Amino acid sequence: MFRLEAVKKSYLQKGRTVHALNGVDLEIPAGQLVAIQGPTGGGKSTMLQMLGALDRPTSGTVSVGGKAISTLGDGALADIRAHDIGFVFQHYNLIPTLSAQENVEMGLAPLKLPAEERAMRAAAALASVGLVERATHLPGELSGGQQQRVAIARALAKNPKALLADEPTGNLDEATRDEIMELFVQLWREGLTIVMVTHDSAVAARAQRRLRIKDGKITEQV
Ligand SMILES: Nc1ncnc2c1ncn2[C@@H]1O[C@H](COP(=O)(O)OP(=O)(O)OP(=O)(O)O)[C@@H](O)[C@H]1O
Repeated sequence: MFRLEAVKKSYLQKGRTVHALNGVDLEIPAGQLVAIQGPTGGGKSTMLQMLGALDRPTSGTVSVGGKAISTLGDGALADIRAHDIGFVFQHYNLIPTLSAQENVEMGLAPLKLPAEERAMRAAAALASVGLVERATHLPGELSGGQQQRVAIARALAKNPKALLADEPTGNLDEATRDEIMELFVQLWREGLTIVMVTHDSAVAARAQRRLRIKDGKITEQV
């Protein structure tokens, strides 16, 4: 699903070059549930940007679903993000004035589906995260855990090949965190590839595989 070879990503910060990723080799086959941990500034977000075809490496190769992203134009990268990758964020990133159903449908907008199919797929995605009865609710009328479920439904509605999650439980209490993690484990058992960045060791402990990124270098945690 993901292959990184000798990947470097550098940024210029006040005239100084920062190596956010500094020679990363990594393979994540389809069907894995991977947690990425590491200190602040270590390169975790940069890594998710590479996996999510949000940015290109400075050098080295990143392949997403067999496509080398350095060789693709912006339109092709947008296509990969629209079709193949679901994104989940710490702060849910829902639109407050839209219902749960409408928020999930928004995630399908780039696919340009007929309205009826969009509505059906959004309803099915909400059902798959246990929120059938909340479809007409606004985000402000839902708990944090329910809002994160809506965000997960939005990511799932397009039937992505992989889900990328940046601190998906960072805003939740422990009980809700465990529920959301249980949902990720269930989705993984159904065959979805999931890569999540987390500061929470209890969350990482549930993953199939744990990676650590520090100073732009990756190590496997046993
Ligand atoms: N767009 C950017 N421009 C300049 N420097 C950047 C940019 N994005 C990241 N960096 C730098 O790259 C390094 C890695 O950042 P990154 O956000 O990937 O770390 P992180 O592990 O996700 O940190 P955190 O846990 O705080 O989110 C840091 O030194 C950061 O300041």
